[in-house]
Amino acid sequence: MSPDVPERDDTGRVLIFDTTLRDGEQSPGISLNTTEKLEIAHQLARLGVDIIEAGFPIASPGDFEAVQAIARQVQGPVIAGLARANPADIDRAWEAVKDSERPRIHTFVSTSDIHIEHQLQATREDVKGLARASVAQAKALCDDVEFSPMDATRADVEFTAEVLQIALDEGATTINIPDTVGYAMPAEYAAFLTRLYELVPDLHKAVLSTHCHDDLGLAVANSFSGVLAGARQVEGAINGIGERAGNASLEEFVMLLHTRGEELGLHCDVVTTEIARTSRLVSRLTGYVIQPNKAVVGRNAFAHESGIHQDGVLKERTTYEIMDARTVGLDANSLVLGKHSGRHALKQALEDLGYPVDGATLNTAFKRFKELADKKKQVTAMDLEALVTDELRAEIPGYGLEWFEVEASSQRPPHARVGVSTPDGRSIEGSFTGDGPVDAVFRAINAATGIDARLREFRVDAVTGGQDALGEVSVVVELGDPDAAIAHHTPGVLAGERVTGAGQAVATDILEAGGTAYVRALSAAVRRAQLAADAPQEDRAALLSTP
Ligand SMILES: CC(=O)SCCNC(=O)CCNC(=O)[C@H](O)C(C)(C)COP(=O)(O)OP(=O)(O)OC[C@H]1O[C@@H](n2cnc3c(N)ncnc32)[C@H](O)[C@@H]1OP(=O)(O)O
Ligand SMILES: CC(C)C(=O)C(=O)O
Repeated sequence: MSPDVPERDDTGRVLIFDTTLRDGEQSPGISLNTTEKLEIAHQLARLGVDIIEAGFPIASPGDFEAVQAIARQVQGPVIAGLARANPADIDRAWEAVKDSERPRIHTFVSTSDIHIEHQLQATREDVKGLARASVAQAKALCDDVEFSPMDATRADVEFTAEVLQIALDEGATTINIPDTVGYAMPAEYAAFLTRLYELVPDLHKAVLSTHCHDDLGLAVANSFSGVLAGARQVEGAINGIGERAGNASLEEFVMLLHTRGEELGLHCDVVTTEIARTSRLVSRLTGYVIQPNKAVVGRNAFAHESGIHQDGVLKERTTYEIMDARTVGLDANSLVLGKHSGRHALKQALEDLGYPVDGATLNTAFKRFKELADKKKQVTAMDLEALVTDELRAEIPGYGLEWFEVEASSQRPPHARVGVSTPDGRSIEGSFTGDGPVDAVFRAINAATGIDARLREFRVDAVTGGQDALGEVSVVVELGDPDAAIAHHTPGVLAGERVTGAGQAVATDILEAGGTAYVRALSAAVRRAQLAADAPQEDRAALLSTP
């Protein structure tokens, strides 16, 4: 560094520049209207990004209107508008952002020979002139000017340095080094920045920025490498959207800083607990679905399926987690039951459903669970309730079907009477008519128990063939009432909440199998409601809902 250049104070703070609404919107198939862009921009402000690149105002009247609306309405972050190195673009960008409390003009021109020769059909001298004129024009309008030498990583570093010196001389306050086509490798990108610092000491007066594309899956790695080389602004987009393979994923970069930055003296001011909400909003409004295994915000980012991992996480979360799901605004991690799960996770899942199991019972349940998991991709709470063995049910208080009678006739609706054992050991009776004999049995059970359960699913499968075929009935019931009219029948379920339960039973008589499955489902739902009643408010939803 030359002696007359004051070294910038380096607190290790990395500015987060969000380009979801500009480069992100350049993803094929994404077109956001002003209302949608405003909604995202407000959420980005809540997320605490430092700069929002709101659009490319010359691109269309709609883009101009959106950038202007964001500049006028979104407070907190700097609002930037992009402009090519020409007077019309810069004027239009200024017109759009000038009402912001903190406007920025971001102008760019390529320094790679490929671009200069083929796209701009110009010379290196022309590019120097464009850089000089555009930064000077922008600076006359706005204090905060960012300059980007497009396709820098494929450009001659000495020539790029010359152009940057011009931009700095004209007053650029941020110099951004785009890896426009995602070509660089991390060490190479860092070396490029280091070399620019050597060639252009004045760079220390400005903020150096990264803008990396993900064509080779290296966007976040390159951005981080750039920060290690001295960059203090990182550009990226939520969910990594953007031109072609996209930009550096902002949430990944932010969580990289959050998780590993401290040991390097690096941090940013993003409110990490807003990450999940921002990601969902961008996904919903752009229509770009997030892949399940996407780092930080994918459905599986904090889910564990394999037994060894689940066992570890149950004993101590940090055995297999470097981040806490709650830090990014998600619920705590989830243990997904599947064919790779083990006894520890199954035991925990059954306990969560109100079935404490151990020893031989756990082993029996585990055997049935593995058989089921071989057939199903994911075993849900419903499946678990259904596979709880008869032996186990005998040990856990619940309703039981003691007897039933059904009068069926073609002259009048079928009528059923049932005898039901209660969880506290009493015998109760009820009777009712129904649309069919199975429906009559179910309604008679409701009458006996005083619980107004609603049937949500009913399925009959033949287990064996022939005349004495065993029928397997699966039932799902729902309790609770959004109108609160019958909420008092389901202690633990508040107005507006619902709770479901599943049951299964096998018998040669479908009515018997149906009635038994129904009281089992009822018992499961009541048990869940009781668990919810004792649970802290934040855990209620998970206990009541059925995956
Ligand atoms: C790497 C990036 O992400 S850069 C940003 C890319 N984003 C976009 O392009 C989205 C918005 N773009 C648009 O809506 C249109 O391209 C517009 C309105 C900007 C321009 O449209 P048109 O005038 O019809 O030009 P078109 O897009 O076909 O071609 C681009 C022109 O800009 C020129 N150009 C490209 N980059 C620059 C630059 N940084 N500075 C000056 N001129 C440039 C090209 O050489 C070409 O000029 P030419 O018409 O003299 O050959
Ligand atoms: C305009 C610049 C920063 C850009 O988007 C790129 O080079 O990818």
